[in-house]
Amino acid sequence: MKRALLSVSDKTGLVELAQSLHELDYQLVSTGGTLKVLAAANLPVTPIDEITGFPEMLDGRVKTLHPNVHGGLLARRDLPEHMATIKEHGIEPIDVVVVNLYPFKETIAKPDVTFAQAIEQIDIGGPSMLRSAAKNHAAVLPIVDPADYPQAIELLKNDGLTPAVRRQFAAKVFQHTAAYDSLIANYLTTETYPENLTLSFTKYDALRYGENAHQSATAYVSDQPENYSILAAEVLHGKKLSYNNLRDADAALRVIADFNNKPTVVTLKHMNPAGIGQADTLFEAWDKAFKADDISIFGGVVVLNREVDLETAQAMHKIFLEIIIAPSYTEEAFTELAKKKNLRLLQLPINQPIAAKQDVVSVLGGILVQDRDLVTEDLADFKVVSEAQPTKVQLEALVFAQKAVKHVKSNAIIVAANGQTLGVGAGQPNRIDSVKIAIDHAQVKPAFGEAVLASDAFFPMNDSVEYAATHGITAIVEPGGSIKDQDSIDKANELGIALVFSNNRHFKH
Ligand SMILES: NC(=O)c1ncn([C@@H]2O[C@H](COP(=O)(O)O)[C@@H](O)[C@H]2O)c1NC=O
Repeated sequence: MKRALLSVSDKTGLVELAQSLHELDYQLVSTGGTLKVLAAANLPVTPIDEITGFPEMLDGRVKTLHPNVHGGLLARRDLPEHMATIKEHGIEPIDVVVVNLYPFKETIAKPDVTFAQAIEQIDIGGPSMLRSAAKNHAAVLPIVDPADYPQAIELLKNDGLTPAVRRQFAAKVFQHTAAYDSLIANYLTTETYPENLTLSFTKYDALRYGENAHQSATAYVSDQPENYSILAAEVLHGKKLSYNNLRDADAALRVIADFNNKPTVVTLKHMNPAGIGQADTLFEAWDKAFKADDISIFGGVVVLNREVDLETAQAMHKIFLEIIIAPSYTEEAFTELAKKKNLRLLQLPINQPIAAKQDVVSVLGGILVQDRDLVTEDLADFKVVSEAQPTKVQLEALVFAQKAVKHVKSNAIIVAANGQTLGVGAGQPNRIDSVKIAIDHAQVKPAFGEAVLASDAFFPMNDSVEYAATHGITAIVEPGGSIKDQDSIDKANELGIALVFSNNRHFKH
């Protein structure tokens, strides 16, 4: 008689599966909790103790770890010596293994979990059986996911288990146990950069395509998920997010996280903020962000850190946007925005800190891992290095510009005034070009008279200070640290503008 061993933590679909196996003439063998469920459904089931000749022991730490189980799983059916050996020892082959594991991921996600509780949720017997069955997948079918039960039964019924199909089931087992072990390793380790970096992710969504239509792509969510993440946002309305949408929306979330002290709106295109507005009301903040660059925002992402009201929704409705992200929407605001079929409306609590974890980027043949840039400067970090002292208003604008410039691709320059970005110079290989672009865009804005400028990194020469001072900028903040800092300070003094050092560089590539 063929035998199926069932030992599952997640009992979803278990009875239906076992019923089908029973109808297909499999002898059912089970461990304690699984057996109880099957017996309650009046299915004939053999306790694992009868196979091993041992009781389940050590609080369930040892139940199935026995040669009578693993011999039955690992014996090669095509090798007469293997079959003779198991026969000699009274071991019966096992043909199907249905196992899912102790819920380690769910356990460590609980805020009050103790270390001891987590350790007890490390499954040993389950992965061992799965691995044995998957190694011997030529003869044994391992089933690890309740979602696969119907397909497995169909295949068993219709003789559909070709070598390729069996291999797929085996691959799934090793993906599953590898991810499971990776979580355990990450839970236990205190190292940020261990010798072997094992990260595990679960498919979030198959994307229509990648950055371009000829590139395929899929999004994965970390098995140690973060609350403040675009992948945690609720999609209330609109079509699926694309690869570029996800990246832009992620960038937008990172920007607004630095502006939570007041109602703020960030508009974003191609990973750079197009406009940032801060004010006493959300509508005013939107108005500032929109007017910061009312051209680039078309087809962009908007993130707001307060509930969206009708007035703001009506203003946003007038233009073509791809995505809006907000902590909530009033009913009227949602109705207004949802009139557009394709516009994505996402909901996510915005006033949350970014987790102090590492970001990963890929290079050909590897990845680079680094701490996130969670440093934001405030007035206390600033050192005035020029003779001219910035006014209180200028200092506030410098802090705002400094926070914004951190999120712009290097070489990055922001021109800003009164809680509004006026010009963004992004991603130029030459810093002075970014200065020129930012000022050029800013000059046409009404608030330009009070404009200040921030740079993500030091000025290697005094040309940027000279250009800024002679084109209407009233104060500058930059990290300092160049061997030619004094040239920039001298130029600021010569031209009578305030220069402040922030001491932190914010390259963003
Ligand atoms: N210790 C063992 O020999 C062992 N064998 C199977 N398990 C796990 O026990 C669970 C099922 O237990 P139960 O049938 O008692 O509800 C499954 O998640 C299975 O992976 C084991 N538990 C932990 O390692």
